[in-house]
Amino acid sequence: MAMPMNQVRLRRLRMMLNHPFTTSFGSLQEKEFFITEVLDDNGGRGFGESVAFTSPWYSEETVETNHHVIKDFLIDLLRENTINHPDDVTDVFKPIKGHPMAKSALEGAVWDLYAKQKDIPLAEALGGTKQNIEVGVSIGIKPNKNDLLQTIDHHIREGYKRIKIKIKPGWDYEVLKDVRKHFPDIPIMADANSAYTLEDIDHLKKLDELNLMMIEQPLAHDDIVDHAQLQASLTTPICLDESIHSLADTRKAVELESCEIINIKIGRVGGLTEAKRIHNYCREQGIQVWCGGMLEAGVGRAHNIALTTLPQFVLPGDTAGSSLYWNQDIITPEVTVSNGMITVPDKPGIGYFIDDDALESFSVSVETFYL
Ligand SMILES: O=C(O)CCC(=O)C1=CC=C[C@@H](O)[C@@H]1C(=O)O
Ligand SMILES: [Mg+2]
Repeated sequence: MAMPMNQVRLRRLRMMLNHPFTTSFGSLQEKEFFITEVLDDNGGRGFGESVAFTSPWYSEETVETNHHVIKDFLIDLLRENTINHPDDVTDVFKPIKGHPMAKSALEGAVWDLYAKQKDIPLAEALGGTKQNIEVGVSIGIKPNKNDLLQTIDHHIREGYKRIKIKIKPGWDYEVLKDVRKHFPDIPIMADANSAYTLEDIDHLKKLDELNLMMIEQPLAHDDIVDHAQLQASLTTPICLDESIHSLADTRKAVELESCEIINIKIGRVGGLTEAKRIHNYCREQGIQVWCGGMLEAGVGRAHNIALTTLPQFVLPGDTAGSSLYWNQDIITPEVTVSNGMITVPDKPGIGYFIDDDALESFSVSVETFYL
């Protein structure tokens, strides 16, 4: 039976981060994104969140391309096709090449609406089983080592299950060595956001002495082949982030042995359905996965939590508490982390209420489209 849906609302939000977040490609202090809303005749509202940034420094997509693709193509496809189940959305969007973050923003809202129409949590609709999920924290590049050490200490005391440290040439081995000296036993990983090439192989090999859980995306954002060569030279597991946009990419990376671990980001892979497929394939292949983050507000955070309830998410993800990034979130209650764990909400859909006043106060524009 076709899922009842009659309207899409596209709301552009602007929110200030608590503190600047710095990676090998730059610094971010303000986030602009879309909250998508798919509505039905019975007052049902499903919510999704777009994760592209204003500049194409993480991937090709931006807030503007998300807007263009959602408004000019994806909503039409939703209108012209019958959706019986949220899994159908991925196929319906197939004629549009690329733009996974735009697709995911709308697909996520359909999933939330579906779960609410069925009166079940989104986690359950996805086939998730966990009632609590383990999470870590991602620390941006800091102005100095002392700052980094203090930040790590703070998050360890808060109970986060692992610490991810952003690295780049000049802020890598020496810094991580110092961190390891101060924290001999904590789970640490490094994320390079594509800052290296195969010419750095000898330098990267030095990281093997530091007992890191993994190195995330050391080489180019669109590479799978060179990572295989690097992985063969390292004992530290490589985790791919930027390079993985689909199940097909995942299969190639696993077959080439380009990595031992996959970071699944819902937006980067085009939505929850593709994320689930990647998860299932990795489960069959014995590849560990974890759920990455894109500095999401509450709706995106809630989607990440639901996905992480699937069984192969065996490593702590990047879904920190709302307060790490936001003074005020757009959901109630906000996401909280206790001893490195998030309790999965048991209410229907994403399981958190939307704070409509907060949504309104951060809104830059709202557009309505009829299906
Ligand atoms: O949302 C989070 O807490 C994770 C933050 C994070 O590490 C990242 C966010 C956005 C882009 C990247 O720099 C990055 C990542 O590569 O995982
Ligand atoms: Mg990353």
